Amino acid sequence: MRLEVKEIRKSFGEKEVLHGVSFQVDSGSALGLLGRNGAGKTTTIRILMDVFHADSGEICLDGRKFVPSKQQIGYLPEERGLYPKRTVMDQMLYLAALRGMRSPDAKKSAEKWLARLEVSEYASRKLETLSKGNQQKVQLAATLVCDPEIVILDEPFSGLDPVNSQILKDVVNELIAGGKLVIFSSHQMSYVEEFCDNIAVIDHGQVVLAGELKEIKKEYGKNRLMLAAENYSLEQLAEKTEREWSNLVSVSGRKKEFLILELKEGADRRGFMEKLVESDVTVEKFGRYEPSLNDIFVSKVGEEE
Ligand SMILES: Nc1ncnc2c1ncn2[C@@H]1O[C@H](COP(=O)(O)OP(=O)(O)OP(=O)(O)O)[C@@H](O)[C@H]1O
Repeated sequence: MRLEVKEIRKSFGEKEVLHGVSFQVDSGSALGLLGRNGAGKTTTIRILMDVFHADSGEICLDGRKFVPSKQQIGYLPEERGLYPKRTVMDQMLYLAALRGMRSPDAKKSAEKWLARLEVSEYASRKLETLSKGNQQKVQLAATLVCDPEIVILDEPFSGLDPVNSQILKDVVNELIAGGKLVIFSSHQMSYVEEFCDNIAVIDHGQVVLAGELKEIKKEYGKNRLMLAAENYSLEQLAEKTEREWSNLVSVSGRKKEFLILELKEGADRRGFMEKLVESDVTVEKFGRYEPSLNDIFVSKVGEEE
């Protein structure tokens, strides 16, 4: 299946908050929907789920108009929506019934997902008596109980400790490997990097960067190098670089253990390497710098207006 979001526009009152958002996702892959607070991610997801109507644009599934009520969709909203006073199993069964599952299948599926997320022992407890992290895992089990083909997760890792995060990571990877179409919205870039092949970065209601993460990283890393020396501190090395090699490179950033340099137009890695070898610098680290998603995100949408 291919889900395509095309040129979605949405205003609240006078204010247009989505100015033509487009992206696409295929079954068996996850799209990371990224953006700063207020960028428009949740609004986009709500339009996908028919909570709001778009003012214009369209959403298609395999080329036809996408109607969420006709698909099995697992949606984990940002604001969690289970009933605190009801038992865990009760609401799993209730949600499964709402999605049209027959009772024996619903029970089997509820038990499977509670076990997979390691919360079976709370099945007969009221939700409100569980810790925040366990409530979150129940919420995720409820999202998946109907065995959805499309899974939309809005900040699914919030409130989870590292062990539970790992369980959730494994579950998301299993969903992708099982051919599900996953849309994943998060501020936690390391998770996005782990399982999203594609990303769409929304900024002020517009997609400012989209595509295959591998390619985006390659493009961003193309002219960037890392450099560290045994006999110069990073500060000294940065000064030396600016003083002696400013025709070839500029210092574009700094990590804990190395400088990030950017090759200037017309300069190449080999030429810079020759200069380094001729100098008194004892090189400790030198090579192509592969940016993290966090670097890319900050450089793309980090500047304030
Ligand atoms: N129901 C609404 N009425 C009016 N404005 C709204 C409504 N919902 C969202 N907005 C506005 O739309 C813009 C986008 O909000 P949205 O919640 O989609 O951002 P987001 O990217 O999900 O942010 P966050 O990362 O903080 O969750 C914001 O300026 C917000 O104030």
